[in-house]
Amino acid sequence: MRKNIVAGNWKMNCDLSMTQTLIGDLKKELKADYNCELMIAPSHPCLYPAFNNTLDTPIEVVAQNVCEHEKGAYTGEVSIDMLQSVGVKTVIIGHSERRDIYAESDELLAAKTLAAVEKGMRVIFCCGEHLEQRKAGNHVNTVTAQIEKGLFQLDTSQMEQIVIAYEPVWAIGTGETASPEQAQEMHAEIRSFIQAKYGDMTARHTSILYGGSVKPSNAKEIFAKPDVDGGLVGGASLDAKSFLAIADAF
Ligand SMILES: O=C(CO)COP(=O)(O)O
Repeated sequence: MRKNIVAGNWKMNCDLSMTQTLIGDLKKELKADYNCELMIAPSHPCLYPAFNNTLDTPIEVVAQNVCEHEKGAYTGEVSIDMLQSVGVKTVIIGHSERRDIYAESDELLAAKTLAAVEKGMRVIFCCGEHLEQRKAGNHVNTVTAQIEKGLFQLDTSQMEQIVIAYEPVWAIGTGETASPEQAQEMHAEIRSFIQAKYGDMTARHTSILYGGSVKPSNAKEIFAKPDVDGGLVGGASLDAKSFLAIADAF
């Protein structure tokens, strides 16, 4: 069956010393067992030290972004091979901050996803609607279109490398969380959309995470919904105790 995952997206918040301190705090607080996979996504310069510092833990270090090209004259970019060379096996693609602030298009995200999957990476593919789209009743169409454009080039076996993160943009960093019912509604829509394209087995095996102001106080209720398989956590992942309290919600 599909995996439960709690992933911390640290965004652009931690330099090397903060990265090592936060990992140290996580190690102090870690229990022997969690009913979910644990991931953290530090910034690119900190991936390798973070990877080394978590080797003795169940925490997986994942990247926040990657280039769609293999190598060459792409100043400032980081390739899939480079991520893999420092131990990274999973990458977040299509976060709304990449879509909105850096104008990453559906086509670009599809290219990144395909390139990463072809190199054997696991991808946490993000999708989510803006408030106006929800108010206009277009939230489901918006999200399924993002999934269709970003993922539906993949074949069934490649889909095994995909985790989906539904992050309504209006709930990111705002303190406003989608209600457990709103999250469940969208996750069920996403799963049935995948089912229509790839069949029952793939739909049942795809983990769908919720992101947007997940906190220790709301995680249990959200994760209790049948189609919510974990969380992609921003702000609350920057504190070891609150991140692990969220993981404990499973
Ligand atoms: O964007 C997010 C995770 O990728 C969510 O961020 P917050 O948890 O800070 O709302």
